[in-house]
Order: sequence, then C-alpha cells, then structure tokens
Amino acid sequence: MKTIVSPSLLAADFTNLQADIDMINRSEADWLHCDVMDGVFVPNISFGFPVLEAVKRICTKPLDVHFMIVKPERYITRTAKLGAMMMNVHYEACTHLNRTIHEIHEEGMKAGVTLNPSTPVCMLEDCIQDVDIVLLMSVNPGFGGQKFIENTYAKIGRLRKLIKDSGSQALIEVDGGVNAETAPKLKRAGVDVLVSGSYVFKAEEPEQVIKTLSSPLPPFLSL
Ligand SMILES: O=C(CO)[C@H](O)[C@H](O)COP(=O)(O)O
Repeated sequence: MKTIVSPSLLAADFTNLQADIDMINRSEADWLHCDVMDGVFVPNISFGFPVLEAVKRICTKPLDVHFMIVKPERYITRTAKLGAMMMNVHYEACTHLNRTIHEIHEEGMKAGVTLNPSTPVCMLEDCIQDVDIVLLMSVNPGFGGQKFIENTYAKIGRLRKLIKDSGSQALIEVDGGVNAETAPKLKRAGVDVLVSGSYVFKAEEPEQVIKTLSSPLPPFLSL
C-alpha cells in the first residue's frame, strides 16, 4: 500500500523557499509538514505565522502543522484561518488534551496528537477514538538531522494494537531520522505517514526520494 509522505519544511533552504515549495508542488508528496518551535517546549526556534502564511500562498499541498510549543491551544483559531488541513499538538504540552482535540475539530481541522520518544502510547488510551492521527517522534524534537531512535518500530506495533482495540481510525505518522534505511522498516512496522526532512531536502533528486518514500514495499520485503 502507498505510504503518505509529508516532507518536513524545517530542512528547506530558506534562502530559496520558492524553489523548495515548487519542488514539493511538482512531487508526489501528499502533505507539507510545518514544524513550529518556540524555544521553550523544544530547545530551538523555527518559524511562526508569517512564514506559514507565505508558504500557504505558494504551496498546493495540504499543510500538516506540528506545534512544538507550550499551550498550542492559543493558536487553534489562527491555524484554522491559515487554512491548515491538520493541527498536531504534543500530548506533553496540553493540560486539557480532550478540549484541545475538540476545539481543533470545531475549527474544521484534523486533530493530530504527538508523542515524544519517552511518552508511552498508553497515555492516549482515553482519547484515541477522537484523534485523526498520532505522530510518534522518532528523535527528541527540536532539530533535523538526528539519529533515529530504534524503539519506534516496537512503539508502532503497540500503537497499532491500541488503535485496533479501541475501534479508532487514527493514522500513524513518524517524524525524525526517516531515510533510505529506516523508511522500509517503518513501512514493515505499519506506519501510514512518513515525515522526512534532511533526507528529502538535501537529496540531489528530492522528487525521486519522495516517490521512493511513498512507494509500497516489494512483496518479498513486506513479510
Ligand atoms: O520535527 C522535527 C524535529 O523536531 C523534524 O520534522 C524532524 O526532525 C525531521 O527532520 P529529519 O528528517 O532531518 O530528521
């Protein structure tokens, strides 16, 4: 089955953003993953609404906006006004996650919940039915180009069981260190959506990389 691919804007060349977005528009990427960082929840600052608004004007793909910030609920209405398809908030950053998920839906967006590498999937037991997508961080959030954390494969299996047992329709998204080595293993583990930054944007042929990330595994590798 085809995998949804959401290249991570964090790794784009911001001196020539138009060229990178043109590449995304031409490519088989399904969504564009936009990483908003506040320097508090994570030890880095990326970009905010002025950049998101500029990207939205030129990008033809749906925006998957991942807030690595404290109290992301402050920006639900603004993210909806931007025209984002999905707002992803961290479990660790939300005091009233149930309310936040419902407010995201009320604003007409898909609701994503992100887990840091050390947060177990069982923390989502009481909200998984309401979530459209669970984003598993496979690096500690804050920076691109980090080494993939291996226990993510097993975590996908535990999340898949939680989704199945609860009757939820949530998709499983993985972000961090997704490349030629880890992507086939993630597909085998059952991922639905791959976020990839450096591997896509630093490639000589990024469109080909996106195509390969989205391709199904050959049958002999799916076993
Ligand atoms: O959310 C992120 C960092 O917090 C990035 O999306 C992620 O790290 C992607 O970068 P790379 O593919 O280079 O690892």
